[in-house]
Amino acid sequence: MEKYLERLSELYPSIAAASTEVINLQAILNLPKGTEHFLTDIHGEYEAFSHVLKNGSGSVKRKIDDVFANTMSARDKQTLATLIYYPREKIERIKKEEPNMDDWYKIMLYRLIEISKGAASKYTRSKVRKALPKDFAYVIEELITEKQGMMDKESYYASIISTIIRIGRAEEFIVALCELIQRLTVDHLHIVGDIYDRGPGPHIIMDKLMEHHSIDIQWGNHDVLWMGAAAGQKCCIANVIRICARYGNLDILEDGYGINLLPLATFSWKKYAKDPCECFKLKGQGEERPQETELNMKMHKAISIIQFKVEGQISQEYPEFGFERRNFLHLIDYNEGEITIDGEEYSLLDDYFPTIDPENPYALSEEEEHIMNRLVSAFQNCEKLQCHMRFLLNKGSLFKIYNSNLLYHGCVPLDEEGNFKSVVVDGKRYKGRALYEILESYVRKGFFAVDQREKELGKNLMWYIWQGENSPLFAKDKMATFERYFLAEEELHKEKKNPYYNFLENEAVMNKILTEFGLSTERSHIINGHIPVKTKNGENPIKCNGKVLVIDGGFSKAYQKETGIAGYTLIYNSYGLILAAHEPFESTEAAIEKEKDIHSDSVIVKRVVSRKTVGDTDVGKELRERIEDLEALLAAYRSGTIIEKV
Ligand SMILES: O=P(O)(O)OC[C@H]1O[C@](O)(COP(=O)(O)O)[C@@H](O)[C@@H]1O
Ligand SMILES: [Mn+2]
Repeated sequence: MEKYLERLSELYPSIAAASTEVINLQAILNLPKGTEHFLTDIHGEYEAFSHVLKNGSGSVKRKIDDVFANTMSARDKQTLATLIYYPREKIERIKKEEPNMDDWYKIMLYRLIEISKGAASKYTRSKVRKALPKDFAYVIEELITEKQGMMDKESYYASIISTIIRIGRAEEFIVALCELIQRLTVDHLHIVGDIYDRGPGPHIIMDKLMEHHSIDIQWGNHDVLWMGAAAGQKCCIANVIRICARYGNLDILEDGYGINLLPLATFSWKKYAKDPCECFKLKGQGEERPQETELNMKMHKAISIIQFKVEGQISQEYPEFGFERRNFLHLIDYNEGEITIDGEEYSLLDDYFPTIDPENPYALSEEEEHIMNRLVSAFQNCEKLQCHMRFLLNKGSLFKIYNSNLLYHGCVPLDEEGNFKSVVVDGKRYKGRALYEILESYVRKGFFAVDQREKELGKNLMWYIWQGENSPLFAKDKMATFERYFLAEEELHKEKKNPYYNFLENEAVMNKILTEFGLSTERSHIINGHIPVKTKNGENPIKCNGKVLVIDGGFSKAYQKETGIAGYTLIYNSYGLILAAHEPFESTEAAIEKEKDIHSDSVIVKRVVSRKTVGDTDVGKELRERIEDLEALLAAYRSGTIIEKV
């Protein structure tokens, strides 16, 4: 301890310095807790994502209401909100209609300063200072801090504002204030999984997330799929490409990441030349560009067949994954176009397999092998993809405990009785928290292990996490990809959810999970995504009296007709937990031009009795420890065990 205090005394070399720090930290403990924002299942929908991020799921609007209450019309509040979300775009449009821009600038600057004051009041000066844009830091600080006892405050502010307008900096200043407000309304962002797949812009979302000031990510099954692909795991690569092809999003790979798909394109164009590939239609797209769509469908089929082959091969290497029962190619009667599953015969919807050798159905043809090898090296050597994956590894994990809440994407695997289900990983059984921890350690090993066996297992476990029966992220008994492409029988398409989902209303089971993760059964919540909440069928995301929140973001357009809404997001501010249900997002264009915000109904899940402070959070706990250390240092100075350094 004395050694530690000696070290500390280098930072706080005197009684005065240590005391000041204690007082400062104590003050921070009493500030209101910062706002946390939870988003899940974004699935590549970058426009809707970016809008929800800008409006903080209604937090910006709440700020405007708090500050202006009844003194401003609803219309003006909406314009102000739109300006805060899209400052540059909004100003450009206003300029076309507004005859007196200087006047407009003045009004907006006053309004924005008021909102900034409100937003900054929750934070310490030093934190606000760190968030200020470099160019305007000094002036903004002057304008948003109350000057006690100053004479003629109004004319002081007025002169600053008119100078800003006179020297032509109003626009930039407005943009800076709007960004500051956005930055201050949400203190911390949680992404509860599934950034990737289905939508057109996961790479754009990743770029945005990398700029965020404070973020954590709980990996979703789709994110781990991409991580496995980036690590060079073949089944993951084939799945990633298949899903991009299925949604008409191959340009994510080609333009977004610069991965060359030409070998796959020419191969499929040639191999499936006359095949209409009817079973490989694209999801959720019109046929605007027939030729491109035709090529896309052929690539979709070609990569699907490659996927079933490589999955068949690797499933045999790892029988403990339980994937062998998911292999179908050896069950096909290639002459009759039929397949026998569990003693039943079914006819295939598509029986044209020019690349499959019935004697050896899981072997890749020479060309397929060549394509796959090139893809492996393209994924592994793509700098941008590796950089995005590195970010996922650094900011992400399989689960997270934050301010006493438990966050994960899918489930904690349970058996039919509600007990933790154990899973064999590398010869040993794991369940509950230990299962999460071992799987996460192997994801990291898949990237960083030096031991080749461990590294290989790590990569292959990412494929397991994607679709394994007891994967906490997948949480279903099987992924019926083959059946859904090739068989008409709906009952074969069914994927059964893990029993976890039957226990969401069972307090004893949910408490058991919280206890397993070392959390209080009274104060904590479980927050998970992954399963779309079918609001239109009367389903409710609030489970177990508010202890569990299933907030699949529902950003994915393809799923909105099933759920009836565009999903949920969650806000946890100093007053409690607020769940926002969003209607579909039209477009960024409409958001700016028609000032159309996503309409969101907010439900208060939990209102705290007294406003929560930083002292009630994880950061508060750290600060109290710091205070204790500093007080020990003060005692040491006073008793002479440590001598002041000044
Ligand atoms: O909607 P699609 O593209 O057919 O994908 C369906 C597949 O996606 C999954 O639902 C997994 O994705 P989610 O994690 O988004 O649920 C599989 O269970 C299913 O087979
Ligand atoms: Mn998911």
